[in-house]
Amino acid sequence: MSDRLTLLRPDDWHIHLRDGAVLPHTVGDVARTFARAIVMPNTVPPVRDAAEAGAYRERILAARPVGSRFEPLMVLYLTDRTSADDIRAAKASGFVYAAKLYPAGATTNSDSGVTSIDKIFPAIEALAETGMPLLVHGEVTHADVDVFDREKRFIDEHMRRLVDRFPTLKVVFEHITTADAAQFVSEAPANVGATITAQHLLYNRNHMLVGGIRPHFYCLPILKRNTHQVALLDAATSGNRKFFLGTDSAPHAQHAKEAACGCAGCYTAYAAIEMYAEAFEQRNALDKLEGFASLHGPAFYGLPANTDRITLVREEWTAPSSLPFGDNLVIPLRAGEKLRWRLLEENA
Ligand SMILES: NC(=O)N[C@@H](CC(=O)O)C(=O)O
Ligand SMILES: [Zn+2]
Ligand SMILES: [Zn+2]
Repeated sequence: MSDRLTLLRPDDWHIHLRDGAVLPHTVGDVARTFARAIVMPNTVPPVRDAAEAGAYRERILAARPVGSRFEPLMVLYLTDRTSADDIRAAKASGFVYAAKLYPAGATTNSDSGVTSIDKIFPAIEALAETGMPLLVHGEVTHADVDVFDREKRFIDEHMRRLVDRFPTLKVVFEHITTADAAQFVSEAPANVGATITAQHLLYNRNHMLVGGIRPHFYCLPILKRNTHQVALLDAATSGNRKFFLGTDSAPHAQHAKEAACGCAGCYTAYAAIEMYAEAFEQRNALDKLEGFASLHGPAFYGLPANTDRITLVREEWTAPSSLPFGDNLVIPLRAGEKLRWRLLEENA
């Protein structure tokens, strides 16, 4: 097997860059590898309309490393008050590419998310009309539903109904974590896709909980049991165009993760493609990585694939034990551990 892997430059279809003083760090990390990224809008305050998306986009562009052509693809945060006109104005802006449905209370900064999907049917209708995808954090939030069952319950209670009700709507089931979600997406029409993170391909809940509780493995939807990890690996390496790369790289300051009530989110942007390569290699499926990382996402969004390339070499290196994050530090996933693949910094 070759020790070199050249791919069309990938894009990240789900990332959290946050805002303010951390932007040079988060943007620098993503721009090293990825040409474009779908930028999640769950900032504080959230990105609710085209004007807010435009201002956030300018802050991201200003934080790019010198010479970088990284392109942030902006997303609207849906609230109970988002109107069809808000969606049309976002589309007309030219820089908003999708809208995100956070069930209120489901995850980090989702307090002003949607309390009932039926309330935003006009906005969803406008998404279908404009061809912009609806991105979904697919977990129910009822206190009585076990945290490990929340994704499956969302499929049964909402996802099926949503896909049936809006047959032309593009829907991305974000960061899927279960065999149930992989199967649902596989069987759904072609306008339904899914992103898969590196951590859900590489790990299961044992990695988070055996031998001690490891807060840097904690993200939402939470890591599931090994059988689900296997199903996600099957989906990602299947060559099926519905599945594509979305890191869900979601940094939180060290003190916010290593706490009595730690935040959800894994920071992977600094070495994401390297981690995906490791997962695909374990499956002898490196030949499927380019489709997953560089082709299926643009095709789903109706955008051209990138034309330049990146090269990975199989060469062990040690991940940093921490990274700068504004005035704080972020502890990345794999901190201090060996990674098997390294990105060649100059283009192939
Ligand atoms: N995935 C996470 O665990 N956290 C994300 C939110 C999200 O994507 O649900 C974050 O913004 O921190
Ligand atoms: Zn989410
Ligand atoms: Zn996310």
